[in-house]
Amino acid sequence: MALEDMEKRYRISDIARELQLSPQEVLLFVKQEGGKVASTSSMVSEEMHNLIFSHFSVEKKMVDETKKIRAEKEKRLSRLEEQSRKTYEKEKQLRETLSPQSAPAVTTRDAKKEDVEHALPGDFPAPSVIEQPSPVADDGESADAESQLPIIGEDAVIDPVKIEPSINEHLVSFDSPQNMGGLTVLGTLDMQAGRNKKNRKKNFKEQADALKDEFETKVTEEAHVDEKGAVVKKPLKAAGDEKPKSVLDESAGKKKKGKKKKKPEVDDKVISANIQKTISGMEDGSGTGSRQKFRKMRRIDREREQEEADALRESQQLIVRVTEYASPHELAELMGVTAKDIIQKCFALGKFVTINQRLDKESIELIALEFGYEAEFISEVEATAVIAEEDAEEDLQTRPPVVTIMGHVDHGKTSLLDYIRNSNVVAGESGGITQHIGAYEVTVDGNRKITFLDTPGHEAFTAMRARGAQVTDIVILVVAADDSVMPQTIEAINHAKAAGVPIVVALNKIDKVEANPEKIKTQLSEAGVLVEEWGGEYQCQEISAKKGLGISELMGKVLTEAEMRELRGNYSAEVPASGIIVESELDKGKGVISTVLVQRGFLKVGDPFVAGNTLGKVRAIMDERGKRIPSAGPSQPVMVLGFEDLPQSGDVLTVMVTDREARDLAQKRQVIRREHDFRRSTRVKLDSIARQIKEGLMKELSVIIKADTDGSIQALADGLMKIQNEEVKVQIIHQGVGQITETDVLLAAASDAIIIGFRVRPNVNAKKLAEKEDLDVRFYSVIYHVLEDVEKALEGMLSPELHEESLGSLEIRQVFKVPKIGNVGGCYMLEGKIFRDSKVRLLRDGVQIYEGQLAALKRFKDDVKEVDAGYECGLSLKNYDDIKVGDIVEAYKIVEKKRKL
Ligand SMILES: Nc1nc2c(ncn2[C@@H]2O[C@H](COP(=O)(O)OP(=O)(O)OP(=O)(O)O)[C@@H](O)[C@H]2O)c(=O)[nH]1
Repeated sequence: MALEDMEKRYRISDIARELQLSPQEVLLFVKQEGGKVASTSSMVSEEMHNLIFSHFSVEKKMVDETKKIRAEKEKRLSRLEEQSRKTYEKEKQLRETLSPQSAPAVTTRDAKKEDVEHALPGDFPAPSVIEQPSPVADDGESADAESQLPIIGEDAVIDPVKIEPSINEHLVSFDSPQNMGGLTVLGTLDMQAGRNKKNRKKNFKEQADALKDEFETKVTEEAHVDEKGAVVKKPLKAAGDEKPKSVLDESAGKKKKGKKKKKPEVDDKVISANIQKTISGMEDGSGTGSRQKFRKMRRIDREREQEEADALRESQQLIVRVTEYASPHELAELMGVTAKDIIQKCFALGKFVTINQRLDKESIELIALEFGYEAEFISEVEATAVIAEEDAEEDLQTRPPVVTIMGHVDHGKTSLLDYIRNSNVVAGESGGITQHIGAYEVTVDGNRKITFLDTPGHEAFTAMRARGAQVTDIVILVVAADDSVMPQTIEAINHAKAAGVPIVVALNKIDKVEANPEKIKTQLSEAGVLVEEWGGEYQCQEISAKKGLGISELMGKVLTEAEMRELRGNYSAEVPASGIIVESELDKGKGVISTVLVQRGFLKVGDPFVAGNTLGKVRAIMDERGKRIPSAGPSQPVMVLGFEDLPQSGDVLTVMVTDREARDLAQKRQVIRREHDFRRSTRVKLDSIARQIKEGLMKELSVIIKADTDGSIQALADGLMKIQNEEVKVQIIHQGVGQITETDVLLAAASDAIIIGFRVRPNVNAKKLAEKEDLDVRFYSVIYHVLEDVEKALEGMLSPELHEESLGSLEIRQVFKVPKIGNVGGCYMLEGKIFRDSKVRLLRDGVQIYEGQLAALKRFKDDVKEVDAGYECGLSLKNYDDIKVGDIVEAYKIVEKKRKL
């Protein structure tokens, strides 16, 4: 038979590997499908192969997904590496250009070794020789060079006091004083000790002498300039001209008396003084005297440092970016280990998992830690993020700043926004903005633009940030000058600072007689916001949002801040546009309308896009005045029509090349989302909190108490507050009288709390919601039992949970008095079923008034074993007679629920 005629066969174990499943699982499936196979090494036909793949299609999808995430991660890492390399090179270039006269003073360790080893004692090279070592990158020994600590002029953090003692211990070379000032590399410290101390001292002495010689030479040169008028090289002007000079003169003065080289003496004071002067010179801002420039430099420095630190952390691969509920095999792929390793670790941690079982968030964190990684959870959107090409330098242009207004309640945020929106001063045209739009652009000084996010308060700002969208460039902090710095003012400061967004302070209500701006400035300085007039870095403007005073000046300050930030956007018409969803709403006629803040490129009518989990095609773009426009560029807020579904604030809108691509990506995100929703069960449960406490995942048990009376609440709250141990305390986040409502359930869901119902029950909607949210709602009728359960739970001693399973409920619609028997209820079965031996509780307005068993259950005159929903029946309760029309009887049974791990 020809080879190609033979049917293609597949080994079960190979298929299992491809699907990242256990071979046994696949074998079982094949057997179920009637395949005649003996073991996992058996072969199956193509048809069976396809059957397996279609049966395990979800697993296949996940495998593909993980591979893709991994590929993207690798891409990202290499980009980061490239980025940090570029930053390093840029910094080096900057250093070189900023100190043109300076000798390339960073020496490689080898170069230095040579200096030390080959230079004869007492024959230390003259200053020109010191200037010889070549720059780091040029000698191709950057790795070696990195192990040194170059003292870089721009790193103004070097503490001369700290440097001085180290001078005695480490090999030091100094540049000539001509290099002082500006961003200059002064020398290197060889941290690799191990050299003979004497030698080092000697070498150091020699270098110090040479340095002193240079001082003298320089001073002599200067003297020559004075006397002969000859043109000689002067030291750079920066570096606090005056002071270093006097030091130099002083040292020169002393030195002139003796011969330089013969009896070299180390004057450590001179050296440290020079280092100090140099550094203070650097801090003086390269002599330009412009505080703004200096602030900008400092900010840029800080940003760069942060970026580098982030890049380094990432490039060291200490962070594993993973979606919640990843399976062992996905996690294994991301960390470059085998799924077996992960499963073994899980066993060691007391968790029994299979290769495709979804792990919970806490387990992922623990396992990652075991492998030396920090788990960073990403959403399905991030996992499938569209990685944009880097912006080409020529496409970048200055863009308008995006501003958010924050401040305490009633301090005038809305008034300021309203004034800006309506005023001709800034809007530049009459009429102002009447349309409601989550963001709008205003024109200041005729041609300069500012985009305002119309979401006053830090909640919206933080909510967006929580979704990874950092859109705000500048925060205007409104503080009422007739009031004080308030808790929300502090919160706003903290939120802005946490996001690294600069603040411009607006002291509002200055028109009021009680206004006391100075008091506010003092309070602000105590809160870490020192205004410019007081020598701080925060710009401040007194305004009256009501009367329109100082608003133009405030806008001017915002623009200055923006200038300092050098905000740029990609204005290329070629790049696929992207933006952030600021807010969305569903309009009956138009469908979904979203306010989009374009961030990159131009969003055009007709563009297909994805936005979070949804997609669409731009049908129309409108500006803040409701005027249709064909396209919108960076920092431009527009209303966009054409979404298939409602996107969320903070979602990124990305233009795709084709509709098909957009649909594929959105579908992919939806699949992951569904998977997550399906697996989501991270709710705090009383019977599993001991484990969470042990793992350090819980520090506080949040509780909501609903009870029948105030007295019970008080008793419960007092008792619960006393139950706490060193690791965890009980926090009652809400308490109230009456039945458990949907609001209680929502609060519990939002704050990961458990609900304790004391002689009360949830209403129907609350019950459904609690089930949907998988919340732990517990019902008690004895206070002691509540306290006992919580106490035991905290200690991890909670016995197997006796779980209550609701069977059904009925309503009492009539009450009959039957002689000798008592009151009998004529009832209607609302839902579920009731059984003769069911446990029951009687509820009046949601509050439990009886708990026990049925005395009788009848249909017409006959005793019955059960009654279904929709039927009428009669019942009486054991040892309880006080039933009323409208009461609800709930039937339930107690089942033992296995405790979770
Ligand atoms: N006299 C005076 N009153 C002002 C000024 N700015 C705002 N107000 C008044 O202060 C009150 C609160 O102003 P809002 O703009 O609503 O304050 P807000 O910070 O937006 O308040 P919330 O939206 O509740 O957080 C209103 O009665 C305004 O009229 C001002 O410059 N001068």
